[in-house]
Amino acid sequence: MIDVTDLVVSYGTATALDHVTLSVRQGEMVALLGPNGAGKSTLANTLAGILAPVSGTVRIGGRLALIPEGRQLFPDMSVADNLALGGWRSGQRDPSAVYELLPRLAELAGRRAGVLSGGEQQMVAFGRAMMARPEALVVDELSLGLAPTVTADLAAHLAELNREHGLTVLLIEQNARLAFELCHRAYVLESGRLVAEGESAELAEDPRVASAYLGGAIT
Ligand SMILES: Nc1ncnc2c1ncn2[C@@H]1O[C@H](COP(=O)(O)OP(=O)(O)OP(=O)(O)O)[C@@H](O)[C@H]1O
Repeated sequence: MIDVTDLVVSYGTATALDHVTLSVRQGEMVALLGPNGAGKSTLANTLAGILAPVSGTVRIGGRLALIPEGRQLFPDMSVADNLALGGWRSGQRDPSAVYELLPRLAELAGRRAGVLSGGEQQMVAFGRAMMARPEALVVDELSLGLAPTVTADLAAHLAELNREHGLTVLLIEQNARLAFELCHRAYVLESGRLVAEGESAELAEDPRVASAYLGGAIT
């Protein structure tokens, strides 16, 4: 569903992604880990077509939606209007499927997005992405700034969409524990290069990954 080959993306003369190759098969949920500045958002934005590659190829096999880092809602618009923007390209105007998935959004529909809590805003960003009826979803830092219980709730929704509806997910995370719990497979990006990839269970036992992302070995 997502196929990235030898991808190079730069900001002016600064290379943010340096020959990155990765793939996510249809129905898979795969994690991308990496520290600040590794190039994770650059990859997300390139997959979403916001940034153009210098070289390499990006192939997307279906409709792709992005939950961008920091949510990127329109704070002065209502929740309902933010959701409607998500359906703009697909022509989807009816939010009822999204309200069914995330019932709290129906209660918040008339509220201004800017006054919501971080968790509620992330839920709106989630719902807005789902308005595009995506076959693939790129989630740029689901857990950023959220309480663990809120993150767990959103993660459960994501896992359900993957399991029940076959939604393909690329989960970009700094929280490796969450990523390994949710995803069968993961990639590790550092300074624009992939430095590790494999099954989550194996990566969690890799001493370099464990010390950099898990604060020591998983027991
Ligand atoms: N608009 C921009 N102009 C110039 N350089 C940029 C721009 N956006 C990102 N960069 C640089 O590109 C590199 C990768 O940034 P990116 O935001 O993709 O990293 P990230 O892994 O998402 O980091 P974080 O976890 O902190 O969000 C960094 O060195 C960053 O400073």
